[in-house]
Amino acid sequence: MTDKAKQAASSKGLLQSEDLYRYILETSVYPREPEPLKKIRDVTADHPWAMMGTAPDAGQLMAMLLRLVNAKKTIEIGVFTGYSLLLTALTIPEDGQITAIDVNRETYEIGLPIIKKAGVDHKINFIESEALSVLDQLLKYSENEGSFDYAFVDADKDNYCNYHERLMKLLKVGGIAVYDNTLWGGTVAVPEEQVPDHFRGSSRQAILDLNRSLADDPRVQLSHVALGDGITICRRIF
Ligand SMILES: C[S@@+](CC[C@H](N)C(=O)[O-])C[C@H]1O[C@@H](n2cnc3c(N)ncnc32)[C@H](O)[C@@H]1O
Repeated sequence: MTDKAKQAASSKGLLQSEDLYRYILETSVYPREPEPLKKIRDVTADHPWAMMGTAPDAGQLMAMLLRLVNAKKTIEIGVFTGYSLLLTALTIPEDGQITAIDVNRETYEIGLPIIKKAGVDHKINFIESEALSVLDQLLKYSENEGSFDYAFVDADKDNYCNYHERLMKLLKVGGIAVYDNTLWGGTVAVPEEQVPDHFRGSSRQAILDLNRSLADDPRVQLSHVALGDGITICRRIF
């Protein structure tokens, strides 16, 4: 792994100590990270938005969740260069299917050669589009309702609550939705006037709204985890 990739990964955590985060990565995450995922991190490291890639420690938990629910049919909202997408494709079975949605095909194509070399591109249906309209389109066909095992949401925060409503119909009971960035750099717990400028705005407010509404949602079992930039795991229970 290049120094830049290491630096991008090490600065993602919310732990108080960078050394502790590095310890977790170097002890438990990097030694077990599949080679193609390391490559995606490396080719992404020079990208100006490299920080958007899913944190590898969060990815490791997501791979476990995918296995725990035997996920076969999944949705990926927000692909970027494809770290979490490739992780999902490597984890689900040979005949698994991922509906992967992003408004930007160019960034998907940065990781695509690595995805192809890993031999898992046949599991991916990439759709270049706003995600909300794709979910609405899926819901027009009744066979899609309750048919997905897993969804990972890592795109425009303003729509997270809208995505959640659609996913509660698309996921089967027992299926899992994972939302990324739900601690918003730790600023969810900081008074508005003390929040650094680059963390302010509608995205932070949308995360605060989402966190409140998920906590109140009786349809899901919930776990809010301080990994990466914060991830929230919702298991649909009815
Ligand atoms: C944080 S990145 C995703 C990172 C990715 N999960 C990974 O592991 O590398 C967010 C992505 O969401 C996409 N995006 C933003 N708004 C979107 C929307 N309304 N619909 C679909 N994709 C969107 C962006 O183009 C960007 O690639």
